[in-house]
Amino acid sequence: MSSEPEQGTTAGPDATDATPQTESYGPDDGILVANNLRKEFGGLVAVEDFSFAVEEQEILGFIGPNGAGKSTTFNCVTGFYEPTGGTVWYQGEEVTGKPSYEMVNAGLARTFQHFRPLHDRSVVDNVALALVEDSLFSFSGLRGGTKERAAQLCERVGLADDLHRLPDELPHAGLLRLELARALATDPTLLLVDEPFAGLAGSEVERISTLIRELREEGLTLVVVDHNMRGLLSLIDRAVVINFGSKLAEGTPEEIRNNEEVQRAYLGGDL
Ligand SMILES: Nc1ncnc2c1ncn2[C@@H]1O[C@H](COP(=O)(O)OP(=O)(O)OP(=O)(O)O)[C@@H](O)[C@H]1O
Repeated sequence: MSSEPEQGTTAGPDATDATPQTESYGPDDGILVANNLRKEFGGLVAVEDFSFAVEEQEILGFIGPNGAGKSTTFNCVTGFYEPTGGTVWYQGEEVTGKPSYEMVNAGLARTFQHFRPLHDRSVVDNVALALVEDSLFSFSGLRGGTKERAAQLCERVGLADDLHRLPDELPHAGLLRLELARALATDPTLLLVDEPFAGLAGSEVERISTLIRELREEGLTLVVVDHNMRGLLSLIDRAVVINFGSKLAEGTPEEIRNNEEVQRAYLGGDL
């Protein structure tokens, strides 16, 4: 918590009450902090007065039903959208509205729900191109060291046997692993993972969860976004639940599971 809260009652990131009051966060409350975030699209308020903090080396679940505002929030903190209001801090520095390439350089990487590999390049080349600073000028001249590092990253995510396959030859879980390797190639401190479990079989959910846990053990902080709680609550340390663009609840998986407001928001859904 900041020593001088900006407004309202303070609950702060340490609060375990699963039904938060109005909160105010400051730059030192976590590795990534958003305070009173707001995003409007024309007349539509997609995110309103939304505050949260990500603690170093935790796996935070970012949960909410379809249309709740998860992607919009995600896009506001990774520099894809400029917030209409509020403040974002990363590693203590204010980064509100900074473009995505600056956020990547600062150590904040993300995966995309819809994979976007280069379809005519091999798995290892896709990762190598994410390693080099300006891929456009490096297409024809990948150097040995780059390839070697790319191969290591492929191995790290479980693609050691797929280095020379084309992305389209990979199963869905393989494409997710490739997406993770491309994000890791930017050497992040914090990785936001967008809907990793969508389209995965139960056994794959477990294997990807293991990989995410291992990445955390190696020092990474992770935020995992999903509307579906299947698999997620057993992976994460803590969750923030968003609904109608505002925070609905925050707490441990157990607190989230037992929270009546969350249950209502997911009525008929998959809690
Ligand atoms: N670029 C945009 N222009 C206009 N409205 C948008 C835009 N992006 C999102 N919205 C609206 O903002 C609200 C929040 O959408 P958002 O995509 O952030 O939700 P979400 O929680 O990520 O949903 P999902 O789980 O379906 O991906 C929705 O009402 C959506 O229609």
